[in-house]
Amino acid sequence: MADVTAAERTVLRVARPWLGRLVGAGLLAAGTELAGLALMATATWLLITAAGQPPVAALTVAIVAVRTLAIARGVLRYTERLAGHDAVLRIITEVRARIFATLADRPARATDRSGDALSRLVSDVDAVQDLLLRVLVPGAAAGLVAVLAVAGAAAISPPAALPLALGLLLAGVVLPALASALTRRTAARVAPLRGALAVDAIDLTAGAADLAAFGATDATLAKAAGRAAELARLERRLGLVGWAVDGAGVLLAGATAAVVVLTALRAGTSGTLVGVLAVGTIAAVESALALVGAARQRTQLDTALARVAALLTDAEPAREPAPAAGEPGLDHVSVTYRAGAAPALDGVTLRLPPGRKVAVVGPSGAGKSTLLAVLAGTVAPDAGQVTGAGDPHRVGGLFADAHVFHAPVRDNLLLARPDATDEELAAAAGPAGFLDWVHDQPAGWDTEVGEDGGQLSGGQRQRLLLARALLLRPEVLVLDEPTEGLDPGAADAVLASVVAATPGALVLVTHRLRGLAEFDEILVLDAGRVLDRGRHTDLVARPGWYRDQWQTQESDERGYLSLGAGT
Ligand SMILES: Nc1ncnc2c1ncn2[C@@H]1O[C@H](COP(=O)(O)OP(=O)(O)OP(=O)(O)O)[C@@H](O)[C@H]1O
Repeated sequence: MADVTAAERTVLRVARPWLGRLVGAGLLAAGTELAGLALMATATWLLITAAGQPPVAALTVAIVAVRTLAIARGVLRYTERLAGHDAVLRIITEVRARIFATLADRPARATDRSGDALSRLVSDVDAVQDLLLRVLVPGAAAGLVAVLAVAGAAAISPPAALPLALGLLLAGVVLPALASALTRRTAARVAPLRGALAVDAIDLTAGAADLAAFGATDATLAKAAGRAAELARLERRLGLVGWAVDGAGVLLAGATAAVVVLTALRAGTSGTLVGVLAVGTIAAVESALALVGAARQRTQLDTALARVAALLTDAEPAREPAPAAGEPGLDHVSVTYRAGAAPALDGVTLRLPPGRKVAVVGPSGAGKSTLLAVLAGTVAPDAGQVTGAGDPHRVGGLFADAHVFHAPVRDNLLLARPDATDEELAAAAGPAGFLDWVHDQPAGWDTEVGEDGGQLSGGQRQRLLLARALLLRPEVLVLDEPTEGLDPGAADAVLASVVAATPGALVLVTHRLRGLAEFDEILVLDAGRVLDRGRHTDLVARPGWYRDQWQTQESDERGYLSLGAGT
């Protein structure tokens, strides 16, 4: 068969996760054909031998073989259909989802008339099913059966294998190529014509009243009828070529069998085995002729597949660049906490060059804390690469379960940088909004904070933890909800000063979407996947979780402020 086309390659790329199942179906199909071939050959041997009336015992093995092969053929055919359809239905589900995503996302184009789009979703996607089930699987099976049939013939009569190989070559390669050459041009016109006819049907029904009002009904109907007639003419032509090629196939099977029989007889092969060869040859050539059907089908699929592929190419998500060598970050990282559970992170890529400010947002349970844990090295990924993890001076900061020690403020802070001077402590506590409180305490830096900061208010405790994270000054500062527990005004001020005081990269996990306008990138996570990513202005401009959440938070905040103003 001809080379794989670009459209077929695109479809096969989508099908890749299920290729194992397809190969299984191909092997089962080959098994079915072989069982059929062996059944014919054994039954022939049995009939010819039985005609000589030998003792029944001499036939027992063949009788059992015939029964077994007959049953095996049915079972194999059934499992092949099951396996093939199982794989293909999974693949076309993915194809449909991707096409739907493309059609739903992109601005409507003039060519995206709804009838045409519908036709694509239905009949063009069926082309993917046909490519896999009627071309790929039987094609591969027929190739395998042909090779084994020639080997079998060679075992019975070596000289007879040559004409059989030649017949199979004609049936499986030459005839299919001829069939597709004869039908390609006609087939290419069929799919667009069907699309146009679907659009006509929509226009004629949805626009019936307007067509009548402008007196255009007859002309539009005539145009549609013209297209329908043209479609019928093309399909008739395809049918005629099909019948001619099928006839040639039958002739070829007979001719090959005749040459094989003559060759075997001339080589002195026994009469019984010559009979086996004759019937086996016909069965093998017929099985190779499946490739004619496959090739014809393939040419009919060309146009439809190209249209599907165009939408699939659109749908392929832009590949996020992986972090540069040595640069901290994630490269297609996935994490699953428990076997069988949905992944908490699913193929997340994140680059963190110096100075980059990234926010991670998303609904509860989306995987935000897991992302930070992987970056910090406390959770190992199941797949993908993490750089910089495990060294708090490369990636460190404030994590969800941070602890405050029963010790003075100073000791709690020095945990991050044991040799820090009081000036450095102040430089970290300032942006965290903690410095004023320290200065107000009689014991200053030596103020005791109690067990897990029990003598601090929730807000002060949070500011202490944030100051400790800032003192660390890692290459990538990670902050999990650093302003949790602060009132909205304080939260905004603290976030702004923290961002200003962070020269390196920053990864901020937050529920609050205010103050992210300056961030280089915002990752919207949901169920472990990056749902969307971009700057604040991009994300609020397009429909989605981020915009909805932003609008809700803004109106809540306005309510909060007006309540405050009223009191
Ligand atoms: N240690 C763990 N063991 C098992 N499952 C976990 C663990 N940590 C998190 N998960 C699960 O992983 C998923 C992601 O959780 P994660 O805490 O990363 O989400 P999140 O976006 O930070 O949520 P939130 O905003 O509520 O803090 C959730 O389904 C959660 O139940």
